[in-house]
Amino acid sequence: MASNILTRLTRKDLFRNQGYIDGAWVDAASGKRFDVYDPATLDNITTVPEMDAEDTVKAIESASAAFKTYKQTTARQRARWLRKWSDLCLEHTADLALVLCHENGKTLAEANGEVAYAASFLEWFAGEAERTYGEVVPSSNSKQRILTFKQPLGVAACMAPWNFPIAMITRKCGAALAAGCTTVWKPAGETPLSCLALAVLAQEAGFPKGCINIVTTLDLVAQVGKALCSHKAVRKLSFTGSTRVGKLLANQCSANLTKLSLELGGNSPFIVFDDANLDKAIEAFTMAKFRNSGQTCVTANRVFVQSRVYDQFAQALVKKVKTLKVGAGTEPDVFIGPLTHERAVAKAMSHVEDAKAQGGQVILGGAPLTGYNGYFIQPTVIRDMSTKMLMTREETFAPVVGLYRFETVDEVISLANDCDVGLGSFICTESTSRMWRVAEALDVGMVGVNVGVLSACESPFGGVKESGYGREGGRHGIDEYLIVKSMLINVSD
Ligand SMILES: NC(=O)c1ccc[n+]([C@@H]2O[C@H](COP(=O)([O-])OP(=O)(O)OC[C@H]3O[C@@H](n4cnc5c(N)ncnc54)[C@H](O)[C@@H]3O)[C@@H](O)[C@H]2O)c1
Ligand SMILES: O=CCCC(=O)O
Repeated sequence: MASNILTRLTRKDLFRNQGYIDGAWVDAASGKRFDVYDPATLDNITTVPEMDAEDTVKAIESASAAFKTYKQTTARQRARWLRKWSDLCLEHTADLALVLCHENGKTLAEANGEVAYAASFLEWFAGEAERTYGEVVPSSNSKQRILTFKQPLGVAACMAPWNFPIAMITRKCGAALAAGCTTVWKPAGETPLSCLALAVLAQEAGFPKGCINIVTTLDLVAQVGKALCSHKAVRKLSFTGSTRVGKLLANQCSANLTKLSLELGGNSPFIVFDDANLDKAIEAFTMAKFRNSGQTCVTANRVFVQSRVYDQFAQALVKKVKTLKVGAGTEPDVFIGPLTHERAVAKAMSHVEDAKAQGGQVILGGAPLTGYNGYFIQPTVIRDMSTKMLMTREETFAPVVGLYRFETVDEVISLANDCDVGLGSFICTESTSRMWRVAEALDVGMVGVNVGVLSACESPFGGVKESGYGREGGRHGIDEYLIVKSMLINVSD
């Protein structure tokens, strides 16, 4: 399979199957390796090193040594490296997208989009690098002056999920490197290859040795995670993934009080009011639900439709979903690819079975997709959902839609907020006052209004409650990697 991808890459050197430590491509000290699969075919793409705590410490030590000089570089220089890296990513979009498509399963169109999205964070933080201003603070003591300035925290660990393997890395390390931090990346075991390709381009952009290190692991992820959390040189850890793992990492980081950003699970409400433009709502919903086969942290999970338009929305949705082609991401016109791993299929099917058992009516799909080796399920629409069902509490993370009916604005606000997590949310309405009222009342970090995608490098991304804390992207993203130092100056003579 590797040769299949290799023959199609313009830049063959972007295909790497070793870790990257201290500017060198390396194997695990133990010599162990693990398989990377294509979720559409279950073909083995290649093997990569199964790194452990010992390898992780080497990566941290490299980043720590590099920090001594990298923190002295000017913001202008760091911005130039980031801009060049962004340009290189865009120049090699086709190659990066092909690797992404095969390891994650997303369609080529979406993979192209992810490369542009990933590059946008590098460009954005190139700009932000030069805007980490301090301030002069009016002092209450006439004999003193006070000012603040910002400095990089130190080594930053960037732990990315498998659903957006490179965009989540650049959202973290773009900010870290712009701030003057050096980094250790831990890609998800399912999707290490696009991250490794990204590092080739970072090297080419000119980042000094040790600024970027990559530890690949699958079965030893707990060991690697613990090493990153417990090493005193790591002063910042940023993780995107499940709430379960986020809580574990927060516990592990408490020993050194390592600063954390956690972008964890969501359970986004998608609310369709009866004054909404239904055509626009269906278009927005199609993106909010089916982008990346339903595997985004902000995917629409609980779909609340106001009673008067409930049946009309359900019918229009089924009609629309029937037009969405399912298949391998490399096939033309495919809109929905496979799920990225086997446990995702099991979880989605358990949600469907639970809804059926409790009175939900499956009006489209409802089963795994036959005729494929990979992890495919039929796009599914279920109506007459009730709040007792599993899908109400848990993120399904698959192309499965559950439609809930509501009557009033107060009722839907209370339903939407009855949830342990609060990341994304979507509302469809033509009323400006309703938009403000609901947006302000929702317990979430992000609200989309008549749109299906919340992602933009310039917009802060993050959640509340058990969706985690910290903001990525936007003008706040770089602050997560900086300390504010204050200086009080005696001016008495
Ligand atoms: N916020 C997101 O973007 C996002 C991404 C992936 C998964 N999820 C959520 O998580 C659910 C389950 O997905 P999963 O089965 O991959 O989740 P998981 O909890 O097994 O793993 C999530 C991530 O954490 C890493 N990880 C696992 N154990 C770790 C440890 N001990 N230390 C450090 N890192 C560790 C894994 O490599 C993976 O990248 C999904 O259905 C979805 O709800 C959310
Ligand atoms: O799934 C997590 C991130 C999704 C996004 O940034 O659009």
